[in-house]
Amino acid sequence: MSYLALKDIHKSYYLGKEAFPVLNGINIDFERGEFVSILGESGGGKSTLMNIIGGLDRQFEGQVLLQGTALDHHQEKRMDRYRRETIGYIYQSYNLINHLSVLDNVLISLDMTQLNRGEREQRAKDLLTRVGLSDQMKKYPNQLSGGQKQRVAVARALASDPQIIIADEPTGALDSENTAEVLKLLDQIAAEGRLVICVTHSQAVAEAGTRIIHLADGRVTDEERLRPAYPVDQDRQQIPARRLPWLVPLTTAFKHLRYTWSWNLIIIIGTAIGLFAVMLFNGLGNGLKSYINQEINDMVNPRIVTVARYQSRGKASGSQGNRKQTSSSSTSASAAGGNQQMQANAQVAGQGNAAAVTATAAKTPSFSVAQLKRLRGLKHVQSVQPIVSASNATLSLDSKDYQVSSLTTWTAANRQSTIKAGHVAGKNEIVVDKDTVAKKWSKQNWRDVVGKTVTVSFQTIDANGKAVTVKRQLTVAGVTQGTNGSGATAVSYATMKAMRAVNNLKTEPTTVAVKADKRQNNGSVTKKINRLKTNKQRQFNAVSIASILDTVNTYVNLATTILAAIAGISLLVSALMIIVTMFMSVSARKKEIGILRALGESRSDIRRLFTGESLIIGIISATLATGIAYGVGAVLNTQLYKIANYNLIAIHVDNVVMTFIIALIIALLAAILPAWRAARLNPIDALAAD
Ligand SMILES: Nc1ncnc2c1ncn2[C@@H]1O[C@H](COP(=O)(O)OP(=O)(O)OP(=O)(O)O)[C@@H](O)[C@H]1O
Repeated sequence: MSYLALKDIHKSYYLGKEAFPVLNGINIDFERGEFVSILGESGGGKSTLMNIIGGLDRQFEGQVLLQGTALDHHQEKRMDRYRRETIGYIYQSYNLINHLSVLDNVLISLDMTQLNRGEREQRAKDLLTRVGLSDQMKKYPNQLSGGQKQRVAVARALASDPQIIIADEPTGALDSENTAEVLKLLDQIAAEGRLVICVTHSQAVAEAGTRIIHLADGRVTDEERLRPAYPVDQDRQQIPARRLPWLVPLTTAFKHLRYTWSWNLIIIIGTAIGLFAVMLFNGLGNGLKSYINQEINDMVNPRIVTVARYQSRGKASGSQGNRKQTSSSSTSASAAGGNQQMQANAQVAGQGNAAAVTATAAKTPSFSVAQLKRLRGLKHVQSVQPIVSASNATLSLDSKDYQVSSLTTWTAANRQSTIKAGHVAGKNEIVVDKDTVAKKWSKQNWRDVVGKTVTVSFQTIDANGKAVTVKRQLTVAGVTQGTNGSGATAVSYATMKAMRAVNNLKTEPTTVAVKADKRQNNGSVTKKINRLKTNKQRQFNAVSIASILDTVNTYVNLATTILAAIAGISLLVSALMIIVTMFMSVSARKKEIGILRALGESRSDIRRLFTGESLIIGIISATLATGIAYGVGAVLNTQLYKIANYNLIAIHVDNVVMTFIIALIIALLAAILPAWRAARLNPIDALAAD
């Protein structure tokens, strides 16, 4: 049983339906240790026969038997393995991969062996040294002479330790000196116990072999044995082969990108611009959201739910909110305004600030002790603080009067952060607004107002509807200022109660600040309060700034998403650019695809090569986009900070992650068609490409 046997091989090429027979029943037996020259005229079908032996051509009749077993050329994966394990190719036109160094050209074949990384590199270097190229390993193929190129091809063919070397006109492009050297190498390879099949139309070259087979008209016409075959060491262990690890095509793809970086850079920049725009808009959305949230949260505590008594429509004009009293009107404790929580809530809730007349205000229903207790008893309620306010209070300080639109009681709704000097008002103390009081008192030394004694007075009406002036001396405990400018002028609830008690005025709150235990429970507390009923009558009207904030956030999110989506359209262009690049890459690299298939790479390896290249473009683009976005964001922030006092571009890690995901999806989608086309290429056609 011969090592390799060709049995009755027939092959025709077809032009339309017309058949052009090339091989007409070839029968040859080959043994290892032989250097067989197949001699024939140009066009005689020698390359066709080599492609059949090499497992690249499946359209033929007859059988190829390896150690007595017929190869099934239709089992693609088996044939890939056969080429990987058994065949080494040497071509007339060298067929080296131009974007890989000499060393990498040899390593590409070694990657399909089970040697470890160090062993693979060592073997590649040993083989290159053996063919006399120890000092050329870092060069690229186009930096070599023809003879040197062919010696690289010989080293590559030997790399995976194949038993059969197919040399198709290996000396066709070489001068006599290089021809002699290559033939010597082939003879040495046969002497190692391998089978060398060398195709040539030169009698001189053919005579270098141990046997010559003459081919004419698609038939074997003659056979000459020149020398005996070399002895074969049957115990010699072949280097075991393996499928190409998935990382290798990625590395090769990266090397190709690096080799053609100037062209790919344009694609990368184009893609990065689209990704950058999406990222920047998302960052702007984040910045705007947190800016709005901060602004509102600075003004009001988001855990506070402001509650007034519920009045059906048509009754008193709003059971809550800041009622601006006319200056002449006396005020009542029921005018629940003045503090910022109430202002903000009333404004956002669209309740308006009805200029209520005293009489109306006086009728505003107040909270009973039982009602306050009911609110306190609700789940997730941490505290319930009544609010009492008076409109148009006068503060006399150092014989000068200062008008404040509202004197209110300090609750958890008021932000500690609004106190710019001093502290929260305790017993018989007051905090005053910076702009309307402290700064008017002293523009420069407004902080010194803390500790001063101030006479506070305001008008209200008693239970009989009689006007009463409430007046008391208090000590200034602190100065307040909100983010929107005005701060609260406020006393503690106990102080307010004591002030009113002097005039025998009852203190009944018309508004209360309910504090939820957690920010996220704010919504449910608000709902619960609004659902409370007595005798089927709704009791309270609760408004939460948190739920309003949530709505604002939803709108900002929506706007940002739309902007990002518009920017995202440019990504379609990027995707098209990558598709075009990949198709061009496939066209330009047809020969490489053929070489890799001949070396034993499978269709999926080829697919991975091009998908990998596209993914690398995506990753580099996303990295570049991230860099640009952070850079441009930083520059824009320095400008925007001057306007809003806030960094309005806030690119978060999840935006970066999302950008990378988008880039990878685009790259993957863009790679599908070109990679599929590359994988479907017929290896013989691919090898024949220019
Ligand atoms: N894909 C193809 N389609 C049609 N005809 C083909 C194709 N490939 C080769 N042929 C023809 O088949 C014949 C044999 O070609 P082949 O390349 O096998 O010859 P060869 O002996 O290797 O020639 P050379 O020594 O010039 O390389 C030629 O006439 C060629 O024109």
